[in-house]
Amino acid sequence: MYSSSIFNSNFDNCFNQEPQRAPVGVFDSGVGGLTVLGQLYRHLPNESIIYFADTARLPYGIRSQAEILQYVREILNWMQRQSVKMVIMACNTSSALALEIVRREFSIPVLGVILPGAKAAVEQGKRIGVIATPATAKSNAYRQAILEIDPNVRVWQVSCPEFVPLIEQNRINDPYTKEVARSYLEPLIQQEIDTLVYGCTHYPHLAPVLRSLLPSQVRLVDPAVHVVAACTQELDLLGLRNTYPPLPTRFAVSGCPQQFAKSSVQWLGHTPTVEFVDLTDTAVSQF
Ligand SMILES: N[C@H](CCC(=O)O)C(=O)O
Repeated sequence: MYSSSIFNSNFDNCFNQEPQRAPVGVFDSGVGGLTVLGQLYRHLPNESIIYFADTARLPYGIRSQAEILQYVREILNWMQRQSVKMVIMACNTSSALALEIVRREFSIPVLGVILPGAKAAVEQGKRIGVIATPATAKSNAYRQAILEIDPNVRVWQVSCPEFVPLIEQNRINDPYTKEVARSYLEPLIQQEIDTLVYGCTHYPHLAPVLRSLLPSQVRLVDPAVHVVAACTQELDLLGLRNTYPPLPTRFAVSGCPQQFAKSSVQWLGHTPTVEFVDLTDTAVSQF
């Protein structure tokens, strides 16, 4: 527990009179961040939320650091224009490759998923497996964060390039997805891991498949749960927790709004209204 925030809340926006009413911004490349959104609905039901999915440039996990950094800067600039009070990077790839850099560039508090996930993993186990996108695995961000907290644990990371496209295509129950999952988990099961971290926010959508392949004693760590706990703590420390009824969640994408509405309905339980946003422009249109 921190007793004071790592952020300062002195940024200007149109909610200056009542800054707690400003929305929380959440972003991902696609439907992965909906796992974080679900936790926000559960634990911070009064917060208004703007969810942005960079679907035009998905998947992030095969991109370079320079590309991710450019995308994240564009998203944060847009979020700032929407007057958000805090941003959750509901994306491990962005958190691994861009978080530290953009935190120095933007005055809005920005939270990433890796540190909360690493802390939770170390509390749970000693033999920790991490499944992640190629870019997150290559960055070693989880390994470093975990070993910094406890140098005595063992960490194995597996890059899972096929998962995000399969999830975005809604092929969760496809037998092919289970075979791919089996091949990714096999080396971790051989190492007798006791804990598995979802190192990509898309992967909790595969929970039933992964659970069916893992030995029952392996604990699953979902960083979405823990980043929302960190968000709650930061909002409280900054005096920014909303106590008024929230506005309906705004969904925005850089790709096709209809496509996102269709693929997110199963996770949201309703068909959302989705805006198209051109990040290189300030124009916003709604369908
Ligand atoms: N869900 C994101 C991005 C995945 C992707 O677009 O490759 C992550 O946690 O890394």
